[in-house]
Amino acid sequence: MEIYLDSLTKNYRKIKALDSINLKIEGHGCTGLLGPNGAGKTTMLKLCTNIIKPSHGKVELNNVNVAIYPEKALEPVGALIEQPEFYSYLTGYEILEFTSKIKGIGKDEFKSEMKRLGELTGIDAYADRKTGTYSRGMKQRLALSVAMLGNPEIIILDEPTFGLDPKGMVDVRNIIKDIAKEHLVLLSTHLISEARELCDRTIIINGGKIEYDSAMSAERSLLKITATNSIDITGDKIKDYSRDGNVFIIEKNPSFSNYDIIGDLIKQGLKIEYVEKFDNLENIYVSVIGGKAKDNNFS
Ligand SMILES: Nc1ncnc2c1ncn2[C@@H]1O[C@H](COP(=O)(O)OP(=O)(O)OP(=O)(O)O)[C@@H](O)[C@H]1O
Repeated sequence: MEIYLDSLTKNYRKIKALDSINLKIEGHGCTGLLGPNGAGKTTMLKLCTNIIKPSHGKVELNNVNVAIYPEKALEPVGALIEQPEFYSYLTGYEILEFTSKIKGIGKDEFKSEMKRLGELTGIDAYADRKTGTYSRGMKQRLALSVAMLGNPEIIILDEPTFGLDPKGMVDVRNIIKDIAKEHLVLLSTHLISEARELCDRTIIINGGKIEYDSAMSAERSLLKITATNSIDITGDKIKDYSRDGNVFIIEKNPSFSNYDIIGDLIKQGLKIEYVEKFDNLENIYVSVIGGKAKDNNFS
């Protein structure tokens, strides 16, 4: 199971919705795309499922190019993109049956799938009702069941808990946790708490770019330094830094200690007030988003 994005770019006229994304996701587990409104999350998931085509670059699913061979590439994929809407006069069962025919699932397999999905999502409790009578949470369970039908290896979910009440959120998150035990799940969320709870790997995107990838940051050692002045800092001890007023988030070169860094910064003229370790997702999010979404308009 593998999702591979190579220089993936999507422009909408003047808007660069995705900007040269390179990413590889392998094996089972849940990967979350976290980012503010307009970051490019849905665009990435739509490109992965061939709802839209890239301006440059490519998506490969299990080594098959999605834009060139969509049918083959999407064979191992179940997806839930944007809010699920179903024909209101059909029952959940009828929708699943209809989908199973499109997916080429035989009658016997469909029966066993209904049993499996019932256990996974609880859809069996109201499969005989018309979807026009479903609550949002029921629709979401049905949508997850549709995505899971045929047991695809790769599951792509756009904001799967959006609009659900707290109980609905807990239920759907539990379903996703179960799914991720054996499948590759790629989902988007704008909730830090959801990413923390669900995701084995979290990727923060903003302005169409990957700003943070937890898989790349095992060695990342961040310091938050609050100073009474603000200067440009340099040197081989510091791998990268961002600055918001007099607050610096510093990624240090792992071969140096915190004391080395602080001594160096004082030498450079930084008047340090206090230093904190900076390693949880909230802090990382604030440091990379900087409290505001980036404008990804070209002009
Ligand atoms: N069909 C479109 N036409 C023009 N611009 C679009 C279109 N779809 C998305 N965009 C723009 O592309 C950028 C990324 O949008 P996208 O929907 O991917 O963000 P998102 O991270 O999913 O945001 P949200 O959390 O609000 O759903 C935004 O600037 C958005 O306005």
